[in-house]
Amino acid sequence: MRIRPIARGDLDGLQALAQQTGVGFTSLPDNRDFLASKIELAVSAFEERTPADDRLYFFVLEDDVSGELAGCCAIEGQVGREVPFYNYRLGTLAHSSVQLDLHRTIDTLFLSSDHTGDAEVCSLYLRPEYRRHRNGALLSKARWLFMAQFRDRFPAKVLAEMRGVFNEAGISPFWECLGSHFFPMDFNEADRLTGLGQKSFIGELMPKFPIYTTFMSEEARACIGEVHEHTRPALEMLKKEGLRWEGYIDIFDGGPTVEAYIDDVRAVRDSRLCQVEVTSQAASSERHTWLASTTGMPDFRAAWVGRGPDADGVMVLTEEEAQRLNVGAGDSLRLLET
Ligand SMILES: NC(=[NH2+])NCCC[C@H](N)C(=O)O
Repeated sequence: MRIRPIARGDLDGLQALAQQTGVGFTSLPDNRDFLASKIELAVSAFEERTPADDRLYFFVLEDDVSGELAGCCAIEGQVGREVPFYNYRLGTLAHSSVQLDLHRTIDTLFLSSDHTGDAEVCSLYLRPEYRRHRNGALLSKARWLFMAQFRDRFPAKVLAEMRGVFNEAGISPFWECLGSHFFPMDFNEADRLTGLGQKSFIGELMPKFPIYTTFMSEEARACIGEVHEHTRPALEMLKKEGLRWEGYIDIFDGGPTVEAYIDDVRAVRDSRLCQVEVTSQAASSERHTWLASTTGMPDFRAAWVGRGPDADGVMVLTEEEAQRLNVGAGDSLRLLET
């Protein structure tokens, strides 16, 4: 399996992924024209033809033997430049009366666009039949190697929005309690519109004043900063890289937004460049602990490799691995032990 930039020929494969993702997966609506324009945007970003505020680096995970697409992931260069990017910030208001000797704090939600200009890791999806052999980790971590390699293309901070809690009926209690009072549509429709980039309605219809969470239902309050159970492994992986929840949540489902300074992300800090050598017999470990990525942008590749660099700091690859990564002897690779 390997990661590569999405290409024009991937439209059918991408649409097949979009049809599988299901509810609450905002950024991949099953809309062929939209997906085609997403691919165009990504192709131009990888060819470095796009201004900094509109770069979408969209990757696919492919089976390098069958060519089948197993999943995707993306990095948004800067959010909120064209249309505002909204979150709620969970704040605390102290209510206190000296006369009555009463002191209490109340949680509040403030509409914010504090993340304007930050990068976002997003759109991670892996087809169920490929959820093995650390393919999910490959999708998630390859993005850090890309950011480390092209660090100057990215701002100081990165965030990730995690899918929030939905009950057995597929309903978001947070949405029912809050968003549904302001938007004359159901969650899926609102989510679909934002996924298509049609989000000016958020600014127009969203409540402008702080919200006291004491007025919300118990069930809705319990969703604040909590993830969908299927999203927990993805969240754990981001936390291990150093991303933290700083109190920002999704305005629709209450799911957490986690964030970090890019230079502090463990994989960005720890990855190293090595020279490549190719041999027909290299000892491989079946455990996927070393991740390798190439150093070019339009032809970027990332994959697990069977070992780390040798004592001289040289990365010895098997012919199969070299082919997968499209590198040869003397090329450089960025390596990360995970
Ligand atoms: N789950 C959602 N669709 N939430 C609405 C989009 C929120 C996102 N932060 C934005 O402003 O683009």
